[in-house]
Amino acid sequence: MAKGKNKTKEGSSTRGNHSRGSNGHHSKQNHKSAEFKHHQTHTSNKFPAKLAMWDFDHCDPKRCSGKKLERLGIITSLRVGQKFQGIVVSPNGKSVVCPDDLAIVEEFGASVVECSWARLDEVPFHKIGGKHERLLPYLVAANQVNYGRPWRLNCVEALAACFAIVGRMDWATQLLENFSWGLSFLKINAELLELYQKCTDSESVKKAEEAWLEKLEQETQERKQQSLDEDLWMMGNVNRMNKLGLDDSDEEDEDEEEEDDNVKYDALGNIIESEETQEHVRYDSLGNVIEEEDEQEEREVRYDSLGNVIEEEEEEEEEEEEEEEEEVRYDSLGNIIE
Ligand SMILES: C[S@@+](CC[C@H](N)C(=O)[O-])C[C@H]1O[C@@H](n2cnc3c(N)ncnc32)[C@H](O)[C@@H]1O
Repeated sequence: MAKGKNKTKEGSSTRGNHSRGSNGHHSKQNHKSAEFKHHQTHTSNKFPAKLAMWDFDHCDPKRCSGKKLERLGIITSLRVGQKFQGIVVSPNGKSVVCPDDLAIVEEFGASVVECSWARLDEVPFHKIGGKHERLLPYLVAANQVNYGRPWRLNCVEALAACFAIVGRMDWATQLLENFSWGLSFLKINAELLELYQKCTDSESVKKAEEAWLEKLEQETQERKQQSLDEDLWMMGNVNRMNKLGLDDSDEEDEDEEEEDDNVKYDALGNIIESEETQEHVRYDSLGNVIEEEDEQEEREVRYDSLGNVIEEEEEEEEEEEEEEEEEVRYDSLGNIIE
């Protein structure tokens, strides 16, 4: 697509009175009152960087951060078929946003795809995007819909993350200030963003992300081990109490233990309160839940009647011993045949 054509459409789509959403239909936003349009026209240059989005009208307009930016007049709507010259923060990206992207961001701005995470397969990615499509590295959402969930940022968080990583914290802050919860996104991801800002190209950001995830995994394992140790200690006590006939409320304890296992942590290792908490939840780079393979193994830990872990190896040895015993043979007088 010719550059000029892109430029004209990008420049006019939210400012004109007949703009359409990416799906080609008039969006609900375009039917707002004349007063709103007046407001939009006079605030469209308020943000120092160029912001754009393809809006597929999948989301509830009241909860949608892209639509809010549009209402504020600081983001431009693009149509399917239009490409964007700046950084396109998109699930279709192949490399991640990095500090080396600064020049592109400053000159051409950043864009996002306003759609539902659940309906990504309906987005015609081949008809949108641009030369500089990027994923975001591991960051945790602070918005009310996906709070605490890694990778699944909403549009304003994605744009702010892009600005923060390339070193434009001023733009990231300015953008997020439009949302009551906005600045908490920078707070909960502060340490990570600083790490990414120290990188150069996409690969170095990827390495920083991997190192962070390894650290996180290690901490999770340590917590698991610690809670296992505590559980064992508790079970020991329960058994002793049982012997003395003091307590037999095992069922209640089990329920409580199960609830404790559901704890999730944010990028800083803080406990996240969430309805969706699952045991040992892990995500791939698009925020999809990865099924645990080792769950089975964990469940196979067995305890003897005193609550001590039965080691698998010991069991095997015992089995071998049994086999040896079986192999002993006797003659007709009952003497062992050597
Ligand atoms: C799927 S939409 C959801 C928008 C949401 N309804 C809202 O209120 O903003 C979020 C968009 O932000 C960008 N985004 C968020 N997280 C991302 C990530 N980890 N990698 C790449 N792009 C991301 C993409 O453009 C994505 O399509």
